[in-house]
Amino acid sequence: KLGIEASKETDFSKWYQQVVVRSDMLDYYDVSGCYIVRPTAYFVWQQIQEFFDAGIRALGVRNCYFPMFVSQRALEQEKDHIEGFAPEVAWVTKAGTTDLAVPLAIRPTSETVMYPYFAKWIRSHRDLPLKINQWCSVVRWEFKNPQPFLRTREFLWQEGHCAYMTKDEAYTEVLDILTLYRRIYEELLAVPVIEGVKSEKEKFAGGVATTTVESFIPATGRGIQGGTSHYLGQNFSKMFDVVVEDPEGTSTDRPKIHVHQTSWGLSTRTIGVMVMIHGDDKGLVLPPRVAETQVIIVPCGLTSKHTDEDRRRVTDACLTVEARLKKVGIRADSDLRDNYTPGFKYSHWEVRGVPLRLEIGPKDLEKQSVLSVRRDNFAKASVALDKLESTLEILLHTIQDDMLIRARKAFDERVKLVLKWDDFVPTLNSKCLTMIPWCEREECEDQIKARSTRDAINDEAEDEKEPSMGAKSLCLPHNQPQDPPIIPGQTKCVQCGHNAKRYALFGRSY
Ligand SMILES: O=C1CCCN[C@@H]1CCCn1cnc2ccccc2c1=O
Repeated sequence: KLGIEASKETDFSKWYQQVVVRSDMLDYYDVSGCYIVRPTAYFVWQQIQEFFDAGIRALGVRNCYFPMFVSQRALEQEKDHIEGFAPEVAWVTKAGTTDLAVPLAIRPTSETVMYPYFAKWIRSHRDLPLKINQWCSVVRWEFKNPQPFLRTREFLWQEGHCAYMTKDEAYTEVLDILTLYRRIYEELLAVPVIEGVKSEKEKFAGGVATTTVESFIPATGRGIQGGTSHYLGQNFSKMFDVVVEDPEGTSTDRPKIHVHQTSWGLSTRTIGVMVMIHGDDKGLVLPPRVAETQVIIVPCGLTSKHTDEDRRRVTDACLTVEARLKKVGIRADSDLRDNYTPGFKYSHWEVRGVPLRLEIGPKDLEKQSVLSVRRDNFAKASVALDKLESTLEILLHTIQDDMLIRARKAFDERVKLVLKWDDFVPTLNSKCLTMIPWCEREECEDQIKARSTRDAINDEAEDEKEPSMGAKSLCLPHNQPQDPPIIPGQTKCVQCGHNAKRYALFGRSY
Protein backbone atom coordinates (compact mmCIF):
# COMPACT_ATOMS: atom_id res chain seq x y z
CA LYS A 1 0.00 0.00 0.00
CA LEU A 2 1.53 3.28 -1.04
CA GLY A 3 -0.71 6.32 -0.47
CA ILE A 4 -3.01 7.14 2.44
CA GLU A 5 -6.57 5.89 1.99
CA ALA A 6 -8.17 7.00 5.29
CA SER A 7 -9.23 10.63 5.72
CA LYS A 8 -7.72 12.60 8.61
CA GLU A 9 -11.01 14.39 9.14
CA THR A 10 -13.38 11.42 9.14
CA ASP A 11 -11.29 8.43 10.27
CA PHE A 12 -8.48 9.86 12.34
CA SER A 13 -7.16 6.76 14.13
CA LYS A 14 -7.00 4.74 10.87
CA TRP A 15 -5.43 7.77 9.12
CA TYR A 16 -2.77 8.05 11.83
CA GLN A 17 -1.86 4.36 11.68
CA GLN A 18 -1.52 4.49 7.89
CA VAL A 19 0.62 7.64 8.00
CA VAL A 20 3.13 6.37 10.58
CA VAL A 21 3.51 3.02 8.78
CA ARG A 22 3.41 4.10 5.12
CA SER A 23 5.81 7.00 5.76
CA ASP A 24 8.28 4.35 7.04
CA MET A 25 8.39 6.08 10.46
CA LEU A 26 7.41 2.98 12.41
CA ASP A 27 6.37 -0.63 12.05
CA TYR A 28 4.19 -2.85 14.19
CA TYR A 29 6.01 -5.48 16.21
CA ASP A 30 5.43 -9.03 17.29
CA VAL A 31 4.60 -7.96 20.87
CA SER A 32 1.36 -5.99 21.35
CA GLY A 33 1.90 -2.39 22.37
CA CYS A 34 5.50 -2.42 21.09
CA TYR A 35 6.64 -0.79 17.86
CA ILE A 36 9.79 -0.47 15.77
CA VAL A 37 11.15 3.08 15.51
CA ARG A 38 12.51 3.24 11.95
CA PRO A 39 15.24 5.60 10.71
CA THR A 40 13.02 8.56 9.64
CA ALA A 41 11.48 8.73 13.13
CA TYR A 42 14.77 7.97 14.87
CA PHE A 43 16.36 10.92 13.06
CA VAL A 44 13.67 13.17 14.60
CA TRP A 45 14.45 11.73 18.05
CA GLN A 46 18.17 12.37 17.48
CA GLN A 47 17.52 16.02 16.61
CA ILE A 48 15.55 16.34 19.86
CA GLN A 49 18.40 14.65 21.77
CA GLU A 50 21.05 16.95 20.30
CA PHE A 51 19.02 20.07 21.09
CA PHE A 52 18.11 18.94 24.61
CA ASP A 53 21.60 17.69 25.48
CA ALA A 54 23.06 21.08 24.54
CA GLY A 55 20.38 22.80 26.64
CA ILE A 56 20.87 20.73 29.81
CA ARG A 57 24.69 20.79 29.46
CA ALA A 58 24.41 24.58 29.64
CA LEU A 59 22.46 24.07 32.89
CA GLY A 60 25.25 21.91 34.33
CA VAL A 61 23.39 18.61 33.94
CA ARG A 62 25.53 15.54 33.15
CA ASN A 63 24.38 12.40 31.35
CA CYS A 64 24.75 8.99 32.96
CA TYR A 65 23.21 5.52 32.87
CA PHE A 66 21.56 3.45 35.61
CA PRO A 67 20.55 -0.23 35.43
CA MET A 68 17.12 -1.05 34.05
CA PHE A 69 16.30 -3.55 36.83
CA VAL A 70 14.72 -2.56 40.14
CA SER A 71 14.46 -4.91 43.09
CA GLN A 72 11.00 -5.35 44.62
CA ARG A 73 12.27 -3.88 47.89
CA ALA A 74 13.65 -0.77 46.18
CA LEU A 75 10.53 -0.26 44.07
CA GLU A 76 8.19 -0.50 47.04
CA GLN A 77 10.16 2.03 49.07
CA GLU A 78 7.90 4.70 47.57
CA LYS A 79 4.83 2.48 47.92
CA ASP A 80 2.54 5.32 49.02
CA HIS A 81 1.99 6.71 45.54
CA ILE A 82 3.18 3.75 43.55
CA GLU A 83 0.13 1.57 44.20
CA GLY A 84 -1.60 3.53 41.44
CA PHE A 85 1.10 2.49 39.04
CA ALA A 86 1.76 -1.05 40.31
CA PRO A 87 -0.39 -2.80 37.67
CA GLU A 88 1.84 -1.31 34.95
CA VAL A 89 5.12 -2.68 36.31
CA ALA A 90 6.69 -5.49 34.25
CA TRP A 91 8.68 -8.08 36.17
CA VAL A 92 11.53 -10.48 35.32
CA THR A 93 10.97 -13.65 37.34
CA LYS A 94 13.10 -16.23 35.52
CA ALA A 95 16.45 -16.67 33.82
CA GLY A 96 16.34 -19.65 31.48
CA THR A 97 14.48 -22.31 33.41
CA THR A 98 15.60 -21.00 36.78
CA ASP A 99 13.30 -18.84 38.88
CA LEU A 100 14.94 -15.70 40.21
CA ALA A 101 15.13 -15.64 44.02
CA VAL A 102 14.06 -11.99 43.91
CA PRO A 103 11.82 -10.88 41.06
CA LEU A 104 13.19 -7.80 39.32
CA ALA A 105 11.05 -4.99 37.94
CA ILE A 106 11.95 -3.40 34.64
CA ARG A 107 12.16 0.33 35.32
CA PRO A 108 8.95 2.21 34.56
CA THR A 109 10.82 5.35 35.74
CA SER A 110 14.03 5.56 37.74
CA GLU A 111 13.39 7.36 41.06
CA THR A 112 13.69 4.14 43.05
CA VAL A 113 16.76 3.08 41.04
CA MET A 114 18.63 6.34 41.53
CA TYR A 115 17.68 7.84 44.87
CA PRO A 116 19.28 5.21 47.14
CA TYR A 117 22.53 6.25 45.43
CA PHE A 118 21.76 9.94 45.80
CA ALA A 119 21.63 9.15 49.55
CA LYS A 120 25.04 7.47 49.28
CA TRP A 121 26.72 10.15 47.17
CA ILE A 122 25.25 13.28 48.83
CA ARG A 123 26.65 13.76 52.34
CA SER A 124 27.76 17.38 52.48
CA HIS A 125 26.20 20.50 51.04
CA ARG A 126 29.38 20.64 48.94
CA ASP A 127 28.04 17.60 47.07
CA LEU A 128 25.16 19.77 45.89
CA PRO A 129 23.76 20.47 43.44
CA LEU A 130 23.65 17.01 41.87
CA LYS A 131 22.26 17.22 38.34
CA ILE A 132 22.00 14.12 36.16
CA ASN A 133 20.03 12.90 33.17
CA GLN A 134 19.74 9.62 31.34
CA TRP A 135 18.49 8.68 27.88
CA CYS A 136 16.93 5.25 28.04
CA SER A 137 13.76 3.26 27.47
CA VAL A 138 11.19 2.48 30.15
CA VAL A 139 8.45 -0.15 30.28
CA ARG A 140 4.89 0.44 31.46
CA TRP A 141 2.59 -2.48 30.77
CA GLU A 142 -0.52 -0.42 30.06
CA PHE A 143 -3.81 -2.13 29.24
CA LYS A 144 -5.49 0.86 27.59
CA ASN A 145 -5.40 0.50 23.82
CA PRO A 146 -1.88 1.25 22.57
CA GLN A 147 -1.19 3.98 19.99
CA PRO A 148 2.04 4.31 18.02
CA PHE A 149 4.36 6.86 19.70
CA LEU A 150 1.58 8.10 22.06
CA ARG A 151 0.96 5.09 24.27
CA THR A 152 3.43 2.21 23.94
CA ARG A 153 4.53 -0.43 26.45
CA GLU A 154 8.18 0.47 25.92
CA PHE A 155 9.23 3.97 24.95
CA LEU A 156 12.39 6.03 24.60
CA TRP A 157 12.68 9.08 26.84
CA GLN A 158 15.05 11.15 28.85
CA GLU A 159 14.63 11.44 32.59
CA GLY A 160 16.45 14.15 34.55
CA HIS A 161 16.89 13.95 38.32
CA CYS A 162 18.47 16.74 40.36
CA ALA A 163 19.09 17.60 44.03
CA TYR A 164 19.50 21.09 45.49
CA MET A 165 20.03 22.80 48.84
CA THR A 166 17.05 25.10 48.43
CA LYS A 167 13.57 25.10 46.94
CA ASP A 168 14.28 28.25 44.92
CA GLU A 169 17.22 26.70 43.04
CA ALA A 170 15.14 23.59 42.41
CA TYR A 171 12.06 25.41 41.17
CA THR A 172 14.14 27.68 38.95
CA GLU A 173 15.52 24.60 37.23
CA VAL A 174 12.06 23.05 36.90
CA LEU A 175 11.03 26.10 34.87
CA ASP A 176 14.29 26.20 32.86
CA ILE A 177 13.64 22.61 31.75
CA LEU A 178 10.04 23.41 30.91
CA THR A 179 11.31 26.19 28.65
CA LEU A 180 13.56 23.68 26.87
CA TYR A 181 10.55 21.40 26.37
CA ARG A 182 8.52 24.28 24.90
CA ARG A 183 11.42 25.15 22.59
CA ILE A 184 11.72 21.55 21.40
CA TYR A 185 8.05 21.57 20.42
CA GLU A 186 7.97 25.05 18.91
CA GLU A 187 11.43 25.42 17.34
CA LEU A 188 12.07 21.81 16.21
CA LEU A 189 8.64 20.23 15.74
CA ALA A 190 6.69 23.42 14.84
CA VAL A 191 4.13 22.36 17.47
CA PRO A 192 2.59 25.07 19.70
CA VAL A 193 2.19 24.23 23.40
CA ILE A 194 0.74 25.90 26.49
CA GLU A 195 2.99 25.97 29.57
CA GLY A 196 1.34 25.58 32.93
CA VAL A 197 1.06 23.77 36.22
CA LYS A 198 -1.02 20.64 36.84
CA SER A 199 -3.92 20.56 39.28
CA GLU A 200 -3.61 18.64 42.55
CA LYS A 201 -5.56 15.76 40.99
CA GLU A 202 -3.49 15.61 37.79
CA LYS A 203 0.01 16.23 39.19
CA PHE A 204 2.58 13.47 39.87
CA ALA A 205 1.50 12.25 43.32
CA GLY A 206 5.11 11.76 44.47
CA GLY A 207 5.93 15.42 43.95
CA VAL A 208 4.91 18.83 45.24
CA ALA A 209 4.17 20.46 41.87
CA THR A 210 4.10 19.28 38.27
CA THR A 211 4.67 21.77 35.47
CA THR A 212 3.75 20.72 31.96
CA VAL A 213 3.65 21.66 28.29
CA GLU A 214 0.24 20.84 26.84
CA SER A 215 -0.42 20.41 23.14
CA PHE A 216 -3.65 19.90 21.20
CA ILE A 217 -4.79 17.74 18.27
CA PRO A 218 -7.36 19.80 16.29
CA ALA A 219 -8.53 16.76 14.29
CA THR A 220 -9.84 15.09 17.46
CA GLY A 221 -10.28 18.15 19.68
CA ARG A 222 -8.22 16.44 22.37
CA GLY A 223 -5.42 17.85 24.48
CA ILE A 224 -2.21 15.91 24.98
CA GLN A 225 0.50 16.22 27.64
CA GLY A 226 3.80 16.92 25.91
CA GLY A 227 6.34 16.76 28.74
CA THR A 228 6.50 17.27 32.50
CA SER A 229 8.95 18.90 34.88
CA HIS A 230 8.33 18.21 38.56
CA TYR A 231 9.33 20.01 41.73
CA LEU A 232 9.53 17.01 44.09
CA GLY A 233 10.25 19.06 47.21
CA GLN A 234 11.63 16.89 50.03
CA ASN A 235 9.19 13.98 49.57
CA PHE A 236 11.69 11.62 47.99
CA SER A 237 14.67 12.83 50.05
CA LYS A 238 12.66 11.98 53.19
CA MET A 239 11.71 8.59 51.72
CA PHE A 240 15.30 7.79 50.74
CA ASP A 241 17.06 9.78 53.48
CA VAL A 242 19.00 12.07 51.16
CA VAL A 243 20.40 14.57 53.70
CA VAL A 244 23.20 17.06 54.19
CA GLU A 245 24.19 18.80 57.42
CA ASP A 246 23.02 22.39 57.67
CA PRO A 247 25.93 24.58 56.52
CA GLU A 248 24.59 27.37 58.74
CA GLY A 249 24.61 25.03 61.72
CA THR A 250 27.15 25.39 64.52
CA SER A 251 30.02 22.91 64.90
CA THR A 252 28.13 21.14 67.70
CA ASP A 253 24.57 21.37 66.49
CA ARG A 254 24.41 20.53 62.78
CA PRO A 255 20.82 19.51 61.92
CA LYS A 256 20.34 17.31 58.88
CA ILE A 257 18.57 18.93 55.94
CA HIS A 258 16.65 16.90 53.36
CA VAL A 259 17.59 18.05 49.85
CA HIS A 260 15.09 19.61 47.45
CA GLN A 261 14.68 17.53 44.29
CA THR A 262 13.41 17.82 40.73
CA SER A 263 12.67 15.29 37.99
CA TRP A 264 11.65 15.83 34.39
CA GLY A 265 10.84 13.69 31.35
CA LEU A 266 10.15 13.93 27.62
CA SER A 267 9.50 10.88 25.42
CA THR A 268 9.05 9.73 21.82
CA ARG A 269 5.41 10.76 22.27
CA THR A 270 6.75 14.06 20.85
CA ILE A 271 7.02 12.35 17.44
CA GLY A 272 3.40 11.18 17.47
CA VAL A 273 2.18 14.68 18.33
CA MET A 274 4.18 16.13 15.42
CA VAL A 275 2.68 13.56 13.00
CA MET A 276 -0.88 14.18 14.20
CA ILE A 277 -0.67 17.94 13.95
CA HIS A 278 1.13 18.36 10.63
CA GLY A 279 0.11 15.25 8.66
CA ASP A 280 -2.47 15.49 5.86
CA ASP A 281 -4.35 13.12 3.56
CA LYS A 282 -1.25 12.65 1.41
CA GLY A 283 0.72 11.49 4.46
CA LEU A 284 3.47 12.76 6.73
CA VAL A 285 4.53 16.43 6.68
CA LEU A 286 7.94 16.92 8.32
CA PRO A 287 9.21 20.26 9.66
CA PRO A 288 12.52 20.89 7.82
CA ARG A 289 14.38 21.26 11.14
CA VAL A 290 13.89 17.54 11.91
CA ALA A 291 13.60 16.09 8.39
CA GLU A 292 16.34 13.61 7.52
CA THR A 293 15.82 14.53 3.86
CA GLN A 294 14.87 18.20 3.51
CA VAL A 295 14.95 18.38 -0.29
CA ILE A 296 14.32 15.60 -2.79
CA ILE A 297 15.42 16.25 -6.39
CA VAL A 298 13.44 14.46 -9.11
CA PRO A 299 14.28 14.44 -12.85
CA CYS A 300 11.19 15.00 -15.03
CA GLY A 301 9.96 16.05 -18.48
CA LEU A 302 11.94 13.32 -20.26
CA THR A 303 9.89 11.57 -22.93
CA SER A 304 10.72 8.94 -25.56
CA LYS A 305 11.60 11.78 -27.96
CA HIS A 306 14.52 12.86 -25.77
CA THR A 307 17.96 11.44 -26.45
CA ASP A 308 20.24 9.60 -24.03
CA GLU A 309 22.32 12.77 -24.10
CA ASP A 310 19.27 14.77 -22.80
CA ARG A 311 18.78 12.19 -20.06
CA ARG A 312 22.43 12.39 -19.01
CA ARG A 313 22.36 16.20 -18.91
CA VAL A 314 19.27 16.13 -16.65
CA THR A 315 20.84 13.50 -14.39
CA ASP A 316 24.04 15.55 -14.13
CA ALA A 317 22.02 18.65 -13.31
CA CYS A 318 20.25 16.78 -10.45
CA LEU A 319 23.57 15.58 -9.02
CA THR A 320 25.09 19.06 -9.31
CA VAL A 321 22.11 20.65 -7.51
CA GLU A 322 22.30 17.95 -4.82
CA ALA A 323 26.02 18.58 -4.28
CA ARG A 324 25.55 22.37 -4.12
CA LEU A 325 22.80 22.02 -1.49
CA LYS A 326 24.77 19.51 0.60
CA LYS A 327 27.71 21.89 0.51
CA VAL A 328 25.67 24.54 2.39
CA GLY A 329 24.33 22.00 4.89
CA ILE A 330 20.95 21.35 3.30
CA ARG A 331 20.04 17.63 3.54
CA ALA A 332 19.29 16.92 -0.14
CA ASP A 333 18.93 13.72 -2.15
CA SER A 334 18.18 12.82 -5.79
CA ASP A 335 15.70 10.15 -6.80
CA LEU A 336 17.29 8.83 -10.02
CA ARG A 337 15.54 5.46 -10.00
CA ASP A 338 14.94 4.63 -13.63
CA ASN A 339 12.06 2.21 -13.00
CA TYR A 340 9.58 4.78 -11.65
CA THR A 341 7.78 7.72 -13.29
CA PRO A 342 8.18 11.26 -11.85
CA GLY A 343 4.54 11.16 -10.70
CA PHE A 344 5.13 7.96 -8.76
CA LYS A 345 8.19 9.53 -7.14
CA TYR A 346 6.26 12.68 -6.17
CA SER A 347 3.72 10.56 -4.25
CA HIS A 348 6.48 8.39 -2.78
CA TRP A 349 8.21 11.40 -1.18
CA GLU A 350 4.95 13.19 -0.28
CA VAL A 351 3.78 10.28 1.86
CA ARG A 352 7.22 10.38 3.53
CA GLY A 353 6.83 14.04 4.40
CA VAL A 354 9.89 15.45 2.62
CA PRO A 355 9.45 19.23 3.06
CA LEU A 356 10.59 20.34 -0.42
CA ARG A 357 10.74 18.77 -3.87
CA LEU A 358 12.77 20.09 -6.80
CA GLU A 359 11.72 19.06 -10.30
CA ILE A 360 14.41 19.33 -12.99
CA GLY A 361 13.78 18.69 -16.73
CA PRO A 362 15.22 19.71 -20.11
CA LYS A 363 13.14 22.93 -20.19
CA ASP A 364 14.47 23.91 -16.73
CA LEU A 365 18.03 23.48 -17.98
CA GLU A 366 17.33 25.84 -20.86
CA LYS A 367 15.96 28.42 -18.43
CA GLN A 368 18.70 27.65 -15.88
CA SER A 369 16.06 27.21 -13.19
CA VAL A 370 14.34 24.43 -11.22
CA LEU A 371 10.76 24.08 -10.02
CA SER A 372 10.30 23.87 -6.23
CA VAL A 373 7.16 22.32 -4.68
CA ARG A 374 6.46 22.73 -0.92
CA ARG A 375 5.08 19.68 0.91
CA ASP A 376 3.18 21.71 3.53
CA ASN A 377 1.04 23.82 1.20
CA PHE A 378 1.98 22.48 -2.26
CA ALA A 379 3.04 25.97 -3.37
CA LYS A 380 5.20 25.89 -6.49
CA ALA A 381 7.95 28.37 -7.31
CA SER A 382 10.61 28.58 -9.99
CA VAL A 383 14.10 28.93 -8.51
CA ALA A 384 16.93 30.48 -10.54
CA LEU A 385 19.92 28.15 -10.42
CA ASP A 386 22.28 31.06 -9.74
CA LYS A 387 20.30 31.83 -6.56
CA LEU A 388 19.68 28.20 -5.58
CA GLU A 389 21.32 27.97 -2.15
CA SER A 390 20.10 31.29 -0.75
CA THR A 391 16.57 30.78 -2.11
CA LEU A 392 16.24 27.28 -0.65
CA GLU A 393 17.68 28.26 2.72
CA ILE A 394 15.03 30.98 2.97
CA LEU A 395 12.34 28.64 1.64
CA LEU A 396 13.10 25.92 4.22
CA HIS A 397 13.01 28.46 7.08
CA THR A 398 9.74 29.84 5.69
CA ILE A 399 8.22 26.36 5.66
CA GLN A 400 9.35 25.80 9.26
CA ASP A 401 7.85 29.12 10.40
CA ASP A 402 4.62 28.72 8.42
CA MET A 403 4.02 25.24 9.90
CA LEU A 404 4.22 26.66 13.44
CA ILE A 405 2.08 29.69 12.57
CA ARG A 406 -0.63 27.50 11.02
CA ALA A 407 -0.56 25.05 13.95
CA ARG A 408 -0.72 27.87 16.52
CA LYS A 409 -3.71 29.43 14.74
CA ALA A 410 -5.48 26.04 14.71
CA PHE A 411 -4.75 25.69 18.45
CA ASP A 412 -5.71 29.23 19.49
CA GLU A 413 -9.03 29.19 17.65
CA ARG A 414 -10.04 26.02 19.49
CA VAL A 415 -9.38 27.23 23.00
CA LYS A 416 -12.68 28.81 24.08
CA LEU A 417 -13.17 31.03 27.11
CA VAL A 418 -16.17 29.51 28.90
CA LEU A 419 -17.79 31.63 31.60
CA LYS A 420 -20.97 29.62 32.19
CA TRP A 421 -21.44 25.89 32.65
CA ASP A 422 -24.07 25.48 29.89
CA ASP A 423 -21.40 26.27 27.32
CA PHE A 424 -18.89 23.76 28.73
CA VAL A 425 -19.97 20.43 27.20
CA PRO A 426 -21.10 21.91 23.84
CA THR A 427 -17.62 23.46 23.57
CA LEU A 428 -16.00 20.05 24.14
CA ASN A 429 -18.33 18.49 21.59
CA SER A 430 -17.26 21.06 19.03
CA LYS A 431 -13.71 19.63 19.36
CA CYS A 432 -12.47 22.53 21.45
CA LEU A 433 -10.75 23.00 24.79
CA THR A 434 -12.26 25.25 27.43
CA MET A 435 -10.53 27.95 29.47
CA ILE A 436 -12.53 28.53 32.65
CA PRO A 437 -12.28 30.55 35.88
CA TRP A 438 -11.73 27.66 38.32
CA CYS A 439 -11.71 27.13 42.08
CA GLU A 440 -8.95 24.45 41.87
CA ARG A 441 -10.82 22.16 44.32
CA GLU A 442 -10.24 18.46 43.62
CA GLU A 443 -13.90 17.52 44.21
CA CYS A 444 -14.88 20.16 41.67
CA GLU A 445 -12.57 18.54 39.13
CA ASP A 446 -14.23 15.18 39.85
CA GLN A 447 -17.65 16.79 39.28
CA ILE A 448 -16.52 18.35 36.02
CA LYS A 449 -15.28 14.96 34.79
CA ALA A 450 -18.56 13.29 35.76
CA ARG A 451 -20.83 16.03 34.40
CA SER A 452 -18.92 16.35 31.14
CA THR A 453 -19.09 12.59 30.60
CA ARG A 454 -22.75 12.13 31.54
CA ASP A 455 -24.07 15.22 29.72
CA ALA A 456 -22.02 14.33 26.67
CA ILE A 457 -23.71 10.90 26.49
CA ASN A 458 -27.18 12.43 26.97
CA ASP A 459 -26.90 14.99 24.21
CA GLU A 460 -24.18 12.90 22.55
CA ALA A 461 -23.66 13.81 18.94
CA GLU A 462 -24.18 10.58 16.98
CA ASP A 463 -20.96 11.22 15.06
CA GLU A 464 -18.80 10.41 18.13
CA LYS A 465 -17.64 6.81 17.72
CA GLU A 466 -16.37 5.95 21.22
CA PRO A 467 -18.37 7.01 24.30
CA SER A 468 -17.06 10.50 24.75
CA MET A 469 -14.83 10.64 27.83
CA GLY A 470 -15.12 13.37 30.40
CA ALA A 471 -12.99 16.46 30.52
CA LYS A 472 -9.96 16.68 32.77
CA SER A 473 -7.88 19.69 33.75
CA LEU A 474 -4.89 19.91 31.41
CA CYS A 475 -3.09 22.73 33.20
CA LEU A 476 -3.35 26.09 34.94
CA PRO A 477 -1.56 28.19 32.27
CA HIS A 478 1.42 30.28 33.35
CA ASN A 479 0.13 32.94 30.96
CA GLN A 480 -3.31 33.63 32.45
CA PRO A 481 -5.99 35.26 30.26
CA GLN A 482 -6.41 38.88 31.31
CA ASP A 483 -9.83 39.58 29.82
CA PRO A 484 -12.04 39.25 31.73
CA PRO A 485 -9.68 39.33 34.72
CA ILE A 486 -10.33 37.00 37.67
CA ILE A 487 -11.25 39.20 40.61
CA PRO A 488 -10.33 37.37 43.83
CA GLY A 489 -13.39 36.89 46.03
CA GLN A 490 -15.68 37.99 43.22
CA THR A 491 -15.21 35.83 40.11
CA LYS A 492 -16.91 32.43 40.64
CA CYS A 493 -15.87 28.96 39.47
CA VAL A 494 -17.85 28.01 36.34
CA GLN A 495 -18.78 24.59 37.75
CA CYS A 496 -19.28 24.92 41.50
CA GLY A 497 -19.71 28.63 42.19
CA HIS A 498 -16.87 28.79 44.74
CA ASN A 499 -14.43 31.67 44.37
CA ALA A 500 -12.27 31.16 41.28
CA LYS A 501 -8.53 31.36 41.80
CA ARG A 502 -7.09 31.09 38.28
CA TYR A 503 -8.10 30.20 34.75
CA ALA A 504 -7.72 26.48 33.99
CA LEU A 505 -7.53 24.70 30.64
CA PHE A 506 -9.98 21.76 30.57
CA GLY A 507 -10.64 19.27 27.77
CA ARG A 508 -10.81 15.71 26.62
CA SER A 509 -7.32 14.29 26.27
CA TYR A 510 -5.13 11.35 25.33
O1 LIG B 1 7.21 11.96 34.98
C1 LIG B 1 8.35 11.91 35.41
C2 LIG B 1 9.49 12.54 34.72
C3 LIG B 1 10.68 11.65 34.67
C4 LIG B 1 10.94 10.94 35.97
N1 LIG B 1 9.73 10.36 36.58
C5 LIG B 1 8.66 11.31 36.75
C6 LIG B 1 7.40 10.71 37.43
C7 LIG B 1 6.99 9.38 36.87
C8 LIG B 1 5.62 9.00 37.44
N2 LIG B 1 5.36 7.57 37.21
C9 LIG B 1 4.75 7.21 36.04
N3 LIG B 1 4.50 5.94 35.73
C10 LIG B 1 4.84 4.94 36.60
C11 LIG B 1 4.56 3.59 36.27
C12 LIG B 1 4.93 2.57 37.14
C13 LIG B 1 5.59 2.88 38.35
C14 LIG B 1 5.87 4.19 38.69
C15 LIG B 1 5.48 5.23 37.82
C16 LIG B 1 5.74 6.63 38.12
O2 LIG B 1 6.30 6.99 39.16
